Amino acid sequence: MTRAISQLKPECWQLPGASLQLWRGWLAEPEASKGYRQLVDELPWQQPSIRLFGREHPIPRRQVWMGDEGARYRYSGTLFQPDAWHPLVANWQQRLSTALQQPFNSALLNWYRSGLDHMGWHADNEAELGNDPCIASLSLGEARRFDLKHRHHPWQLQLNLGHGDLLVMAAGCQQHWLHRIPKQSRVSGGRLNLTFRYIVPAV
Ligand SMILES: O=C(O)CCC(=O)C(=O)O
Ligand SMILES: [Fe+2]
Repeated sequence: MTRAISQLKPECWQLPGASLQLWRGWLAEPEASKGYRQLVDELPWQQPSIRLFGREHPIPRRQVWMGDEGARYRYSGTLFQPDAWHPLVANWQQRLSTALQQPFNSALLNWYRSGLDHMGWHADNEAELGNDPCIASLSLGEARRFDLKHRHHPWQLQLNLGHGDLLVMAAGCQQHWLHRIPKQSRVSGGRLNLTFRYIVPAV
């Protein structure tokens, strides 16, 4: 069962140029643990490569992208089509869209098999996400550090995202700040993160 968002007080941050909200334990047990197990076992996890400074590098984690059929986007001339919704993820997507009053039509899932899997500094500011996207991020499994830093000032924030926590990266986050999941070599357990997004359909 998800507790109604209105019944839980989020932790809120008003950062310079960005706002963040964090609902600890948004997804309760046993749904959170069952969901983690099921998605790790059932999804067609992939390790695509990304091009950095002219060289191909496999991403240091596993990934699946899913969403509505219309949520495709064009990148370097190729049209990317999301996988169909897994029923569990579709259910969370609907609950999140209703609770946050945001029309999410896709989700990027990242599976960090241990603390060695990670994600470097970036912002989710691709054109297909529109002007100032609101991204809802649900974490399952082992807690991991989530770092934020301002693009132009020496301001940083570190959060710990645990099992069932929901982080909403709202206005300004992608424009003015970067975020990452750093390596934590002492973490041995796995973690799943789902970022719910709205993709402006490609024409
Ligand atoms: O794993 C996380 O908490 C962050 C994921 C993320 O930044 C992304 O999918 O763009
Ligand atoms: Fe991101």
